[in-house]
Amino acid sequence: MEMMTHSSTFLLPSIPPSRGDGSSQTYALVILNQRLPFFAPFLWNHAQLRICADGGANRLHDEMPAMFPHENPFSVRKRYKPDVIKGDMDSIREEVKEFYSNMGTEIVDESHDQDTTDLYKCVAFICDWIPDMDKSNLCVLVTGALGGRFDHEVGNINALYRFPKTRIILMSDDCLIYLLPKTHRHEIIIQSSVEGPHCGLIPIGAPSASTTTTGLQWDLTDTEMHFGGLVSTSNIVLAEKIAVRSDSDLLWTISIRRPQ
Ligand SMILES: Nc1ncnc2c1ncn2[C@@H]1O[C@H](COP(=O)(O)OP(=O)(O)OP(=O)(O)O)[C@@H](O)[C@H]1O
Ligand SMILES: Cc1ncc(C[n+]2csc(CCO)c2C)c(N)n1
Repeated sequence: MEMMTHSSTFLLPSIPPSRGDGSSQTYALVILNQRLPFFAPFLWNHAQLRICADGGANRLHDEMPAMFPHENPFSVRKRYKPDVIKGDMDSIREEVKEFYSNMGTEIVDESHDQDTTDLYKCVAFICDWIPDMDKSNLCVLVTGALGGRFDHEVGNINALYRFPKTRIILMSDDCLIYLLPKTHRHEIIIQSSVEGPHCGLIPIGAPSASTTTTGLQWDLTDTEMHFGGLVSTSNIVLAEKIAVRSDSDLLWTISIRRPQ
């Protein structure tokens, strides 16, 4: 079984070459309609494509200038101009749409589609945009995906399952989550300056008859997990590398550290 390596180097201001996962990732950033995390500028700098999902554009417009209080708000907005705004356009303010449209942002109105979420629409756009040969290196970073309305959170988690072959990382200010597909063994390299120690392994889509880990305070050894029985929450990372192998897709979650 092939190994998949994961590393949250996108949370760092720049990637230290010796700590990266050895592959060159292509990052795309999706900004959802919740408060921007404090590390949003780092994500922005790592990304090659930046998309706001509908009302996410209001957040970028309103909140990014506050992250650079000594700069002119207009200059900040010009520097952080999204490539695309996509969604059903019922939350973006008219003035914000006009502002970015005048600066050259592509506006994609999909108000006719009321069956898929704005995040789904954005990930579908990214998958179409990226050349096939680069798809294996694609990693979609999503801000504002957790916390807030539970129906939205579940819709956001469902996007991980709708695009099971695409690396998608859902983030809030406090934690990140992603899918560990059962088709691979997983090695998670912990960036301990910016993440941990709290973590979880959650069999959300289906029960797991057997999961084995190393590197956690409460490791699993050929352990069964299901809702109604054991799911691994409030676990702690002990090692710099965590290994996970399971017969089911699992959600990995880890806390994000606030700067001191
Ligand atoms: N409170 C929230 N919690 C989690 N995710 C959110 C929340 N609010 C928005 N989002 C995410 O941001 C995206 C864009 O937000 P926006 O408010 O534009 O969505 P919407 O489709 O208009 O929502 P609504 O269901 O209120 O009509 C949503 O599709 C969702 O993925
Ligand atoms: C069974 C079912 N439940 C809910 C919706 C509503 N819905 C799901 S995604 C979406 C777009 C949100 O931007 C909306 C309105 C639906 N269509 N079908």
